[in-house]
Amino acid sequence: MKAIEVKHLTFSYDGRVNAVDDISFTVEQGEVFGFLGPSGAGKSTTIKLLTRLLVPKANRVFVLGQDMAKADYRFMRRIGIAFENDVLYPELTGFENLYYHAKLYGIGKQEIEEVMKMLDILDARDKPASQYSKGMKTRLVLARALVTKPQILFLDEPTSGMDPDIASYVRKVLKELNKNGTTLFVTTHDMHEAEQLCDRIAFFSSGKIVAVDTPESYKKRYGESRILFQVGSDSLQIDRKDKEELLKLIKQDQWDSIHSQEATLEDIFIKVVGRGLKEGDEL
Ligand SMILES: Nc1ncnc2c1ncn2[C@@H]1O[C@H](COP(=O)(O)OP(=O)(O)OP(=O)(O)O)[C@@H](O)[C@H]1O
Repeated sequence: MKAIEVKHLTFSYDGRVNAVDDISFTVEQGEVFGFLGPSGAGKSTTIKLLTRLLVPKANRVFVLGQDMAKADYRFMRRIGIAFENDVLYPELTGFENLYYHAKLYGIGKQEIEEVMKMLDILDARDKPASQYSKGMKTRLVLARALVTKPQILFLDEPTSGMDPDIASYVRKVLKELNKNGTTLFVTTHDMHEAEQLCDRIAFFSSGKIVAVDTPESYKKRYGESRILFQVGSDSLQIDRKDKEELLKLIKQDQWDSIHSQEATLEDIFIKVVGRGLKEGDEL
């Protein structure tokens, strides 16, 4: 059974422009599958469609074999959803925010505390959510998604707004969960996040999947490595394959240092998709 199966999924908010435009893909159980794309590409809309927060016109989404159009609350326990700008009750403490969700599923205090500990927010257990920093709020939303011990986690920009140390801690937690069998579906506009977390990455732009592959395979297929010669404050980049030019420059012996430069996932995204990952990054 596939973890996720999507067939020709399309969605429009206004009936004119498709925010998600005829996408099809499958995610295997135990996989970390990422959607990498710029702001406005339709990543959040896709997650909402996968988790039935938005309902597509036709039944095109299957999660763990379940037709999502017919999923009831018992099934929803098997999936966890964490959105970037998810709603928390600001007046309630972190613990209470989790408690009201967990209670729906008969989950007790101990399990809530375990998940708060795992995400390093147990010390803030009794603070109102309004007093949490942005990174702590994101972890609280993640804790709420995890409290039912879901088989699949849907994560929209999971480390957005976190400082780098906390982001790397959260990625470690997510990897650990995945090692123990949880399938992850992640959206991000951060190529490092995609590369560090994902087994396969879909390049996503203007509502469409442009390519799907593993990070290694993208690099093998599209990455050109270059050699950088530094001469004082100037630098010169040469294609690694241009052996003749490389040898000539080395022999001229006028360089201060030589570095090899691998193509980044963002370089490859630009090459394949025709635009970058940041706003206004059109080619
Ligand atoms: N509730 C809504 N009503 C109308 N249009 C919307 C709504 N939500 C999103 N859109 C539009 O749908 C498109 C896709 O938006 P979406 O939020 O899915 O993109 P995204 O890739 O998640 O971007 P971001 O990373 O900025 O959240 C955008 O053009 C957006 O303006």
